[in-house]
Amino acid sequence: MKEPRVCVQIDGIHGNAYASEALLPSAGVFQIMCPEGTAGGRVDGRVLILNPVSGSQSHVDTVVELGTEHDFDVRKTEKRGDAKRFARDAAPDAGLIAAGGGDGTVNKVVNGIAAANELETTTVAVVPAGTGNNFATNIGIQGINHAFRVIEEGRRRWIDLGTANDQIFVNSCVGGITAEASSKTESESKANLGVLAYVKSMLATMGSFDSLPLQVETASGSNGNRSQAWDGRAMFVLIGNCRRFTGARTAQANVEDGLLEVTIVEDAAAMNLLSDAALQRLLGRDSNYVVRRRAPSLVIESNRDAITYSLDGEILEAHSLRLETVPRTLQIAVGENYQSDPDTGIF
Ligand SMILES: Nc1ncnc2c1ncn2[C@@H]1O[C@H](COP(=O)(O)OP(=O)(O)OP(=O)(O)O)[C@@H](O)[C@H]1O
Repeated sequence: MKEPRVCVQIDGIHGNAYASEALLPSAGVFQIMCPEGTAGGRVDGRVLILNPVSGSQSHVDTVVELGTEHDFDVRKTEKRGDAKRFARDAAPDAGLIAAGGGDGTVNKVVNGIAAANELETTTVAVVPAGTGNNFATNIGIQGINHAFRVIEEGRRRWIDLGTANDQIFVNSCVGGITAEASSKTESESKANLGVLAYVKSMLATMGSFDSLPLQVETASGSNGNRSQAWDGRAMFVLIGNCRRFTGARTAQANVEDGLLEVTIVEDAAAMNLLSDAALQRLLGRDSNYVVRRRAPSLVIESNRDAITYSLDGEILEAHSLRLETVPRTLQIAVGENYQSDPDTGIF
């Protein structure tokens, strides 16, 4: 719950402010304006930040209607950048902020709350209205109607966040898949193949892929893993916070263990990767081309040009990338089937 707030009038200007001693000496006329019973102002305000252009865009009316019914102040984004700004501005007053959109919208909302320094006091809910909705699936949210049931009745869990240089990611960070491939990937393919859809569209666009000369150093962790270095040419490097990279479209990782799932796909230029089956084998357990690690932090250095990374679908260019987990930092509404450890079935 947010700190108690009071509404004040200072020399005729009305507004909300924390009651602080620093404010009082310069306050001039100081008058409590709160009506009875609302001494906390919008202590537990609900804001829904809705991306109207995510996914098939057919969700807008339903989300606005349900959001309003469930007492959300619904704010539709109008351009890129709005989701983060809206979340940053709303976080000081809102106890619950819902992100209506895909993984990219969740990313922006969480980055906005972090920019306002309000992660500790703001719960996040996800109303899945994107294309892949991979993060929503991983936390047990099955659709728009289900999301609102979870908001009212569901459990809250504190989950880890990932950081890549100074930016937060919630679900995953993928390197080596270019911005061009991201924008050319069709929604249908993305919904069926997940991250492999980007691989496919990139191979189709370029015919081949110039692999990345990389050094990856993973730190030792509380899981007993030692610090390890990898040096070579990679097709992709995939870092999951809430996501594991397998041949399956979605695979939830433990997002409460303070560890990142690192998957390096080694240069496999000789393979014919254009069929879906070949792509799925590429990330399968028996693949010869995959190096897997689990670590609380890692550093990826390019031995050549800057690399294009996708943080939950949002693009970041970096020559050197430091990734870390911030354990149990975000409180999130999860579905009834969500299990923190998908391998042991622990709830
Ligand atoms: N009104 C808007 N106009 C244009 N772009 C927007 C608008 N609102 C948000 N965006 C952009 O949309 C992107 C987020 O899309 P999002 O990831 O939510 O959907 P998606 O790609 O369909 O779903 P998923 O990531 O689950 O596959 C962000 O880059 C954000 O800046």
